[in-house]
Amino acid sequence: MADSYEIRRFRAADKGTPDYAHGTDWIQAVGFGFHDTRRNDEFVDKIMAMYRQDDRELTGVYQTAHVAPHSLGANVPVATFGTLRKDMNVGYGRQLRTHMVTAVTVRGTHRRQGILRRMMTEDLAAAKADGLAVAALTASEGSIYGRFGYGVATFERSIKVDTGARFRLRHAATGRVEIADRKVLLDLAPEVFERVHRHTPGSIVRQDAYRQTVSGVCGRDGAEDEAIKCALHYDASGSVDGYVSYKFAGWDTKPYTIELVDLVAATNSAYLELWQFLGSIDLIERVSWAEAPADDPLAWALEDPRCIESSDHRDMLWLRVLDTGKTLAARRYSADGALILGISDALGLAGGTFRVEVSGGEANVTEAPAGSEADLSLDVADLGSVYLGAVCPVTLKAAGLITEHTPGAALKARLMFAVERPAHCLTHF
Ligand SMILES: CC(=O)SCCNC(=O)CCNC(=O)[C@H](O)C(C)(C)COP(=O)(O)OP(=O)(O)OC[C@H]1O[C@@H](n2cnc3c(N)ncnc32)[C@H](O)[C@@H]1OP(=O)(O)O
Repeated sequence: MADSYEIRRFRAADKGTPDYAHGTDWIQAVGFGFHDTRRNDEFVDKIMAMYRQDDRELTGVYQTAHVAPHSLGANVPVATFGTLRKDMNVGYGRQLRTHMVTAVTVRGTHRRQGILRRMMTEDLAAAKADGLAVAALTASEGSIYGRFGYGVATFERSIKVDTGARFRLRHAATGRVEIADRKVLLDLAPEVFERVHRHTPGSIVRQDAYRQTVSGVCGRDGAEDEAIKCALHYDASGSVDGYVSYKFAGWDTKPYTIELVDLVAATNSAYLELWQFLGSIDLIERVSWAEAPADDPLAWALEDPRCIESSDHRDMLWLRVLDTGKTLAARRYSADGALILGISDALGLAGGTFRVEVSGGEANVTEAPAGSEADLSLDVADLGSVYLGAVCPVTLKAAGLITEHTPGAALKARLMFAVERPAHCLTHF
């Protein structure tokens, strides 16, 4: 990256403080980078308040030398990079503090000069120095982040569900569903999500924006989103244990469709009963969901699984291991045994040879003595991929990414890294 740029880091700040103006310019630059309409002041205030809730760190890259006359001023960053830290469920309810990377943009007129590379490498090193074991992101394109050691760890897909006559679920309801005012989700959504988070490997605690969006309090343009509707699921004792936030796609969309904004259910019954409700809405023939789990009990509970038309099966959460020993030790494992993993890392953060010895599901992780032969050799990106049990080491071996030195070691790793239920991340950031 040329000397004509300077990197500045600051926190989302209160209105009236000097960093507030920096933050405002930064937010507008992010919007520009993602081709959004320019945000009005009121919306920027809301975004900043949410950023403060998350205690985000904002990184901006600024021009220090010549700024072309009439172009955006030196106060507007040419590149942005945001981070926040929340817990990730790494299986069996274990939590690992995770460095979440978001809002990565480089202005088109300054691209391909190494600005992203510098922001990313400095940020990952700083997160490691702070004691964080793992970083995560959700990617706009699949080809950007592997070079920095990120690997795909969970997946999602888009579904369209035919809720016409053939929609029938093999499930006897144990609770009930009621319509509610969308705004109740401002408080209820985080409570229900917390329960889901505790039992879902791959789940990351949500940023403040989620409750605002799913309740329609802050829509995509910053205004109240009056189109949002909400239904709650109550368990047999009358407690709310699930919700769905959704919109009607309008009378011009045929078949008549409901689009899910968010569906969060803390029990298996709540999940299926929310689907029973969605399948029962009069005049509606289709429910579409752009963020459905890849491994979905709905498909198995339906009498006719072909009610689901699935498309765009895609990467969701990407993990970047920063400290291999800490990351491996944070997990509980599904099978006992010992494995020696040889990890390579082009950025020099997490490489080495590690011995994982699991007994009763608990791991003892040590650096292997010099000269030890690894059972498996893999890149740090592939370690990120297999970590939550959603990517099979045997498949990565077949793809030529993992090298197996001890016959059967990839299958052994698959059994050891398996988690108690399908890994799924419900948090986009
Ligand atoms: C976590 C998130 O926020 S995801 C959102 C990512 N942001 C976007 O998609 C917004 C639009 N795109 C952009 O703003 C920019 O093009 C960025 C951020 C993707 C890349 O920024 P740049 O400063 O141009 O990247 P930089 O010059 O540092 O390139 C670093 C490396 O990535 C590669 N690269 C950069 N962008 C891409 C891309 N879109 N696809 C494939 N490779 C890419 C470069 O070739 C380079 O490779 P090398 O170091 O091996 O030679």
